[in-house]
Amino acid sequence: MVEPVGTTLSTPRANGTPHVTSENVLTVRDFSVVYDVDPPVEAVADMSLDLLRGEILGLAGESGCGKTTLAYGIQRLLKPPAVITSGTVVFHDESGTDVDLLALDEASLQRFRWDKASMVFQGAMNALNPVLSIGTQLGDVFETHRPRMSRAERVHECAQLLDIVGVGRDRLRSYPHELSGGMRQRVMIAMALALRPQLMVMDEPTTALDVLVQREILLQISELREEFGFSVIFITHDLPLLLEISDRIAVMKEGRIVELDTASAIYHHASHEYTRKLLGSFPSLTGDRGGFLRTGEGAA
Ligand SMILES: Nc1ncnc2c1ncn2[C@@H]1O[C@H](COP(=O)(O)OP(=O)(O)OP(=O)(O)O)[C@@H](O)[C@H]1O
Repeated sequence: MVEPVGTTLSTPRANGTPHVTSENVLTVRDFSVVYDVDPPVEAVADMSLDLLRGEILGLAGESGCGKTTLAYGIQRLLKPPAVITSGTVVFHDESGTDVDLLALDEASLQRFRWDKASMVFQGAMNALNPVLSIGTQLGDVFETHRPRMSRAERVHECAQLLDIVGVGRDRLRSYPHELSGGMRQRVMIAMALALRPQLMVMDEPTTALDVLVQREILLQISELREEFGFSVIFITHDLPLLLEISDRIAVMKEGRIVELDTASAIYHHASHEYTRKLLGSFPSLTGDRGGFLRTGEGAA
């Protein structure tokens, strides 16, 4: 199932959308990651970041600036030669407990992931097991993390999830090869959504898909966020798309955040030269081809 494509979010998001709170869900301070190769690469350098509960924070910046390293790093998903060399990452659970993510042991981390924070990455749709049905794979998340759930409850939850992401419950018994790429990516979003996490990290979640399917999925993420109130860190090279979907945007350059502001402020009066250069590299944002400007808020 697909949503109507006409209802695109064609302007940068306004400041202070109602579902965004002033409370942090994640606080990152002086966070650094080095790839211990020769010579060492300082991929993330003394980064500090506040992620608000309910917001979509876009991470922008050219290839190699450290976006993925940051996103994986804060969830402790990095592997050697990556080394976290400094900083703190604190998750503020809605129960009121603060969790120091850098101090969690492996078992606690396993429980934390999917449950409190989940991840959708670019090739996620190819991570589905080809010999298991969609329903079985979705059900596995509940079996692992909610072992006391009955089978009937699991099936009910999985069916509901497939409805929510627009795949439809009639696909429960389908196998991955029977679904399009867009549908498979929606299944991964359903999986990430399954345990109602408070944070979803999305690293180029729609890049491999065609433009229309991308837009439909992005609209849906935006709507789901409004419905469920989770926060999103959204990574993509596509700055026009980030301007549409994000509440705030952090612009990264060489492992540091050079500018962080509302999407609207970034679009209308970016203060850092690098941000302006980045905006300038998208003809749709600046020039005569400006479908974006014509349907949007007009030139700054
Ligand atoms: N395994 C690795 N070993 C050494 N250096 C690495 C490794 N992985 C990433 N890097 C380096 O770390 C820096 C940040 O890379 P990262 O992938 O985080 O950037 P990015 O902004 O996500 O880029 P892209 O948008 O292309 O994915 C780059 O200089 C990259 O070359």
